[in-house]
Amino acid sequence: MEAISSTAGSDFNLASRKAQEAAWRRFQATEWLESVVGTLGISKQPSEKEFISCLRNGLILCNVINKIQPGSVPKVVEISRIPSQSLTWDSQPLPAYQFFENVRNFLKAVEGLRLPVFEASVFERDNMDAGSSSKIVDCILGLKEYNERKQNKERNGSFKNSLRSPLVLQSNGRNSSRQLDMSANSENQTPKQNDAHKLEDSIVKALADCVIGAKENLDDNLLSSIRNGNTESIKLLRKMLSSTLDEQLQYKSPESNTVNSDLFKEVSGTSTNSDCNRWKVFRAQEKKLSNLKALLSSTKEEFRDLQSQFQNDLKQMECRVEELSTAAQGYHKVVTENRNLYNMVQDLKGNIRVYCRIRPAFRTDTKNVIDFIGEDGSLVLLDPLKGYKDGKKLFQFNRVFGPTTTQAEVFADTQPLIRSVMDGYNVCIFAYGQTGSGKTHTMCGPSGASQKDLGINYLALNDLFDLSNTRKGVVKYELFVQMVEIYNEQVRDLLTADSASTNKLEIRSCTSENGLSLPDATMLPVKSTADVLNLMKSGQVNRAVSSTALNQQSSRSHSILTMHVYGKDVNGGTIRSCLHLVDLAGSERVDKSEVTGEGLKEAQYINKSLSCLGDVITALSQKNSFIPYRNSKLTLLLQNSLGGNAKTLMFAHISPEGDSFGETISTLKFAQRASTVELGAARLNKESREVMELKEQVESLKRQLANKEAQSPQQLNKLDPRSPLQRPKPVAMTIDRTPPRSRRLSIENKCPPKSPVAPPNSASKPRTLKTEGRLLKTPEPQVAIRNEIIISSEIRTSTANGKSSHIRKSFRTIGKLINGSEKRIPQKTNEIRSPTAPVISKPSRRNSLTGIQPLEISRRSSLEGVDHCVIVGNRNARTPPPVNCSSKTKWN
Ligand SMILES: Nc1ncnc2c1ncn2[C@@H]1O[C@H](COP(=O)(O)OP(=O)(O)OP(=O)(O)O)[C@@H](O)[C@H]1O
Repeated sequence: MEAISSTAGSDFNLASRKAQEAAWRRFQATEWLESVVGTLGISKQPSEKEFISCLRNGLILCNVINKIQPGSVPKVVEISRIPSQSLTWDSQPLPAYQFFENVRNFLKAVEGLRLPVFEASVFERDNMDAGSSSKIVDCILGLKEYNERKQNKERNGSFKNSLRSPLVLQSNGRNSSRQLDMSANSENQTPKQNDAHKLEDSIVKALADCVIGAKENLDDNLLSSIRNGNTESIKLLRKMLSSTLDEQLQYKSPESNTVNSDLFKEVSGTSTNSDCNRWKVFRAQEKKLSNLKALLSSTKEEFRDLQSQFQNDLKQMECRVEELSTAAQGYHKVVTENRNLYNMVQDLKGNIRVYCRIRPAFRTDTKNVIDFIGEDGSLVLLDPLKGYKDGKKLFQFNRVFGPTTTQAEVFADTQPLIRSVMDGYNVCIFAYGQTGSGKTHTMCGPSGASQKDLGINYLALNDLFDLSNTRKGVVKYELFVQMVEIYNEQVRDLLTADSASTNKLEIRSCTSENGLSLPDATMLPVKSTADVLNLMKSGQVNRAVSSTALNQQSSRSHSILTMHVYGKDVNGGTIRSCLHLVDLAGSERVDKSEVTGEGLKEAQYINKSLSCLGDVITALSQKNSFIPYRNSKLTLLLQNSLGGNAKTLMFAHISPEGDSFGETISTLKFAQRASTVELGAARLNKESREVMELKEQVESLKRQLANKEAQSPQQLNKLDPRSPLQRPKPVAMTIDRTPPRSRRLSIENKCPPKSPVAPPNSASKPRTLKTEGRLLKTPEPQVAIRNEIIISSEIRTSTANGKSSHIRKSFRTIGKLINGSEKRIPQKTNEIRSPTAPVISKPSRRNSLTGIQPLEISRRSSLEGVDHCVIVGNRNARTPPPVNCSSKTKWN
């Protein structure tokens, strides 16, 4: 609003100044006309209307021009003689034809003098509007100038042809204007200055008249005192005028500014050379300014175009970015899905997961061989002896941890795997790599570690405790720890104070009562992280460590920390699993490690066992039928983890230094090979309450049968037609006497028993407890249960003596229980087999996730022609412990 009002104000000022200027020029023209033809009968400062009306008949104009240039209008149309006084502006106009002739003749004459002319139509009343008199005034002032020049010429004999603006002319003509006695200091001034001042004063007075006439808002007293020739008032007005002119300079065009400035200078009489220069500079600047304004407006225009173009571009870009972000989101989604699917496939195939960890470089004198570490598990090494182009080697793992990765970050990636121990999976994590590459750092942490640098061993066990506490209400867990080392091909217990000579453990390749490969190793219960920490510390103290040229604290043995987990849920189900945390001794080149004597022997053992590990990995990756587990204690102990049903993770450790490049490459190749080993889906070692009960019943039945046999051999002899020599010999832990004939006893009594009479040659065939499988609905998708058991003739015999009815009843109950579970759990159709299908004796990893054992007959069970059979589960089956089996440690 303010801007608008200020613009309106300045416009108003401008119009007012223009009006003043026009009035001023009319005044000059009137004054001059009067000086030539005498009084016109109008006021000294006539209004526009008054001025035009006065000149409309053309008579004055013709007389004026005839006076200046006699004979210019030879025939002037005279009007009836009217006293000049009565020739007023508002007198009735003459008929048009009367004055038209005069005006036309006047204009012709003016044209002849090459002076500015005007249109005759301006005298028509209808056309009279603001500013219409300006051209007439110009013409009259032109005549005035012409006259002055003519007079000058006549006086000086020279005549300047140059025409100047009427406004300039008028100022020049001030010397010849009538004299007004208004100067106060005329005595001290030159006649020229006096003239100028007089003129000035007269102008000011005229202006004052003009302002009064125009009823400008000026003090009446001031104006009347000016009219009366008061010098002070004149000065005051002059000041006002000059400031007004200054103001005008800011608004007017350069042309009008020039006029005003000239006028002002001439009026003020202060024009000097410096003023002129300044004025020139000012004009130049003004010109520049106007150019700049034009430039600005064109630039604004361009800018507006660019802006709109930019906005269009921006919109298009927005659309494109949106499209791209949608595509990117889709891409990321697909990548994540792919990764998940890949992991799922890996899990299903049971591939050994391989993480690579690069330790920080400790030496600066060798080149760093790590070229690139990808988020997706890719790793590029650069051979320090080859160029950038040929020396690149790419490896792909499940994950690569760079030198700056912390222990916590490494653990975070391992945690889900470790946690699955508490769900019943066996897990094995082992650290492999060249000596000094950081295996012990990853597994145990640095010696004297602060809490944040603790290794996976500690973090894992700590996490298991946390988990067991969280699940307290649902599952009751018990945790036990074993810690052993393999030193120079001997397994030593690290949690015992026994001397080195007595401290030798035997590995049971066929897992013992509690599924322990090392049943003789000390197994201690742990209830808190502090317990674990103490045990680990004492274990570390007992571990064989010595200093080599490559590592000050080099592990000279493979250490295996095993956490056994036993859980019982509220429904009576059980979980049995174990977590192996293996810190292998580092492979080393003896020339580099500079070991001798005992150290050299240690290094040879280490390298040999690692080479055996390599052989096993190679055989597994090539899916060979024979896997050389027995070639070393290490592979024998890790058999189940490497080729069994555990979830296995390997940390391949490498050093970034260039001088270890050879070892680094061989470690990575080994790790790459390990990652191709498919173990099959890991198996859940979880048993439901029903299965537990079944197992218990089977156990008690077996015991009853055994007792029965022991109590009444005579009875059996009576019933058995064979001679004692023909009778089968007893078999340990199972049924030690086989009756002459076997009978197939269906648990559900669906199948009628076979002929009670045994075939004549039955005595020579294995016929003790014989199981024949038919896969029924499984309690879990991958579980196959044989629900038919052919009970040996001993049972039939027992039935015969009337005491086996209880046993039969029990078997029936077992059948019902199994069927009961069948109803709850969906059936896996592809595992349903014909009832007559033969028993598949090869244990399948997918047979049972719940740990339900398919009962099988070992082909090896019939030895020395003795009829006996051993109930064999699959590899990880929880077979009932032998009656006479003793062990140092027992599950509670
Ligand atoms: N990621 C790491 N960050 C910091 N220091 C590390 C890292 N990895 C290893 N180190 C340091 O490097 C040195 C050698 O590591 P470490 O003893 O764990 O190697 P190693 O592979 O177990 O050797 P060896 O097979 O001879 O026992 C130690 O001083 C260890 O603290």
